Amino acid sequence: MTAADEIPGRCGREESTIMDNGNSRTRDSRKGDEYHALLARRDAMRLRDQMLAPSRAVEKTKSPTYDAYDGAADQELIVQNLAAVTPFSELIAHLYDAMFERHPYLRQLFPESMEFQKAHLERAFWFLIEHLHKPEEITTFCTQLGRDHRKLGVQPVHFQVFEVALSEAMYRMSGGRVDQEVEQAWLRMVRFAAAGMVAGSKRALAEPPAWHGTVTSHQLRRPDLAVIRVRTAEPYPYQPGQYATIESPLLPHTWRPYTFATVPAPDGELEFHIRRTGPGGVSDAMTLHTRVGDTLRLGPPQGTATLDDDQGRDVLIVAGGTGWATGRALLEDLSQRRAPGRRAHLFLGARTSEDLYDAQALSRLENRCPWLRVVPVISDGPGASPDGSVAEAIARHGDFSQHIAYVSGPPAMVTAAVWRLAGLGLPADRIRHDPVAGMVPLPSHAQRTRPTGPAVGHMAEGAQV
Ligand SMILES: NC(=O)C1=CN([C@@H]2O[C@H](COP(=O)(O)OP(=O)(O)OC[C@H]3O[C@@H](n4cnc5c(N)ncnc54)[C@H](O)[C@@H]3O)[C@@H](O)[C@H]2O)C=CC1
Repeated sequence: MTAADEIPGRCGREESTIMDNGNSRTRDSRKGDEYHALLARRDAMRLRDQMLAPSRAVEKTKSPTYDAYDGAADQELIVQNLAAVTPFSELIAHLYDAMFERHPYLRQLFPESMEFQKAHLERAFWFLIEHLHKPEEITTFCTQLGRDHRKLGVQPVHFQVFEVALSEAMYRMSGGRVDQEVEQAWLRMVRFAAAGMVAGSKRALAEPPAWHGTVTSHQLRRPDLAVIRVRTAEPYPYQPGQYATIESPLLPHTWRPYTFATVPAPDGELEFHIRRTGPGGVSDAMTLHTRVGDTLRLGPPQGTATLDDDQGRDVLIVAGGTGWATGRALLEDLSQRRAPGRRAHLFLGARTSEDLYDAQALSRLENRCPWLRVVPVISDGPGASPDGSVAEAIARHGDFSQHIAYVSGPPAMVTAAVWRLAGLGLPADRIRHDPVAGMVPLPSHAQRTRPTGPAVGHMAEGAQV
């Protein structure tokens, strides 16, 4: 339920004609008929499920509304009865099995490998359960998710398919031992999330579900790292610090997040920095198998780690590897909106000096911005920094306790830097960072990550191969 890819159906017409670089994946009309038949049967389906499995009947109530939903009560029920439905990996495997058994044609609408989807759904379940007593947070997250899911053609009927499959999965996993009350609590939770997604989808009707883009420039700056520029057919508004999910035609239905590496440009071009994380994934397709003229699709902009509420403070940017994309966009933005006297520090981590792949843009920024101090931190090989790691370098180079910090890069570097900054006196609500799955939150747990919600984002790149 979290990242775009794991909601039950992606049956949008636009996705039914994706071309696969020479491998036409046009779907036959029979599959389209099946889809429309599914839409037409949406109400009948629920009735049928109740008739076929009366003991596990899906409660026929309206989706809970924000005010009416007693999430805390459902949270208690769910938490007290986790044993029968955990590990979630098993529950989720049953869920997709049940879904594809009932609706085999849905399988082809998902990426070949389901691992990524399953991992995201697991994180989403935990996120929902952990935040059920704060429904407003779930609503915020799901509203954005619903906006994003428009690119997949998700329709309300798909949430019902998902619900039925969840119900079936709980039954299979527990051997029918899940208490009816507990099952209903789960379904209410999922329905509440779905209501937020439907609202988010409706709210976004004025924008396209996805933007079509053409690659205008593709530079391999390292053997495994490309800087790619894309022009969208329709204007693509975003804020520096945000990111977009991208789908390559080489891997239909597989979307991965990449940060915009510049401020919005007058010519409307977008720039992304992508390092190949392994064979066969989106990063592989984008770095080694994408050429100028190729088309891509982009989801709507996401993320809240922008300069919008930076409180006018001095800025500390900590970036590692292609996390530099985030740092660069934020610094460019700062240079455009900077108030006199305001200063910025950049700690830029790279494994080797050759891995400082965007040196020209960096020196342009340095020349233009006398208020910017740059500390490159090379970790390996000749020229390695005496500071050792990025986190150590921060500790040695001054007092940043009054700054606002933005941290972006490999999960381990982000974790080390965030904890080091907290140790140096920077309060959690002034440390913005990429979400890191499994990272122990700072004490106040008030830091803003992007996106709001479970840890989905660039960290996931490593799992895409
Ligand atoms: N492409 C994009 O738009 C964005 C990517 N990211 C994330 O940034 C990361 C960049 O990865 P690469 O370029 O391959 O970085 P990399 O492996 O080249 O490392 C960059 C820096 O991080 C440090 N580092 C790496 N592993 C570390 C560890 N275990 N502990 C402490 N420090 C460590 C390195 O010493 C170096 O200073 C990826 O995880 C990606 O998901 C984040 C934001 C935007």
